[in-house]
Amino acid sequence: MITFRALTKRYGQKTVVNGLTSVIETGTVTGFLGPNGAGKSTTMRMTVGLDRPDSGDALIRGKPYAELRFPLREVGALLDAKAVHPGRSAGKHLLAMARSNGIAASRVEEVLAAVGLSDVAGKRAGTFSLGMSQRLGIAGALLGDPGVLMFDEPINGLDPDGVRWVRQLMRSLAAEGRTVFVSSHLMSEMQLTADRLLVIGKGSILADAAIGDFIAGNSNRSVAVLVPDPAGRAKLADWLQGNGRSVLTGESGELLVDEATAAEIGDLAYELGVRLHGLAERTASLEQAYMELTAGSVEYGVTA
Ligand SMILES: Nc1ncnc2c1ncn2[C@@H]1O[C@H](COP(=O)(O)OP(=O)(O)OP(=O)(O)O)[C@@H](O)[C@H]1O
Repeated sequence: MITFRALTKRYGQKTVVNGLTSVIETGTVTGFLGPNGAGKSTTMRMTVGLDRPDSGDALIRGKPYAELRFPLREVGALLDAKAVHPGRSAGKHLLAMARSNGIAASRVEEVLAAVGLSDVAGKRAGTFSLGMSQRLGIAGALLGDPGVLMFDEPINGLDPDGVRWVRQLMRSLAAEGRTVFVSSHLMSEMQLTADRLLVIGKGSILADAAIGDFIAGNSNRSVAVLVPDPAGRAKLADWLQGNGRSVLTGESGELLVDEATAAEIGDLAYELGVRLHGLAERTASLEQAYMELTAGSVEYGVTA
């Protein structure tokens, strides 16, 4: 479990993390989302003692990071995949980490195998591609077999196979009862991986919810209705609009009815004698819901 209690960080005049309070639960994957510069990395860095909060705190299983005797055995983190001495081999890098945390040297081989880097254990980390560096970073996070894991953008630079591997890894770590806290900008991937979401914008919490609730709460339910004959289409649209409903025409000529269900529109069409060729509820994607929620919190967006 990770607990944030009014966690706050300022750089000069700017408050980059603003009174963050949340509990990141065990046995779940919690996606940490927010536009560029929202404060995600700063929050993660404070959690593992790399930045100091101005006020408030971040606790790992109830303790500040500084009080953990063998931190890597409590919390594993991948924050910056390139933050490895470039001249050191992957194996030596992990061995040094293991030694400083009272972790058996045999664990190095285990984690290298787990991330698929056994064959390049002797190669200098500086020669690694971004994807290989991410794998090495993940190996480092897993080294101490910790109950809490944090990953900042772990799928950056990974090939599709690697992306799927990370997804399965996160899910299995959570299934083992661990706390998995992961930031990403890839909404489609988060939709497949996360159970819960913590969304921040300009340092403040915008949402802290189960993913299903988040999508339902931040998007419109709509129904796409395909009516083959124009008169029928007009009849249905007129009736709906006359009853205060919002109806748009989609790209393929279908009617899009906001805040409706397929059953309701199907029954209505039957009553009006309108023939249908298609009736489908549009399930909103995480991306749509996220865009709706964060529209006002994008700091570095481009306006067309
Ligand atoms: N060492 C620092 N000195 C001054 N400002 C900083 C420092 N580190 C971060 N910031 C600022 O804090 C804000 C939050 O940055 P942070 O990297 O935490 O955001 P993020 O949500 O991780 O963004 P991204 O999605 O782009 O990685 C940004 O405005 C950034 O410029």
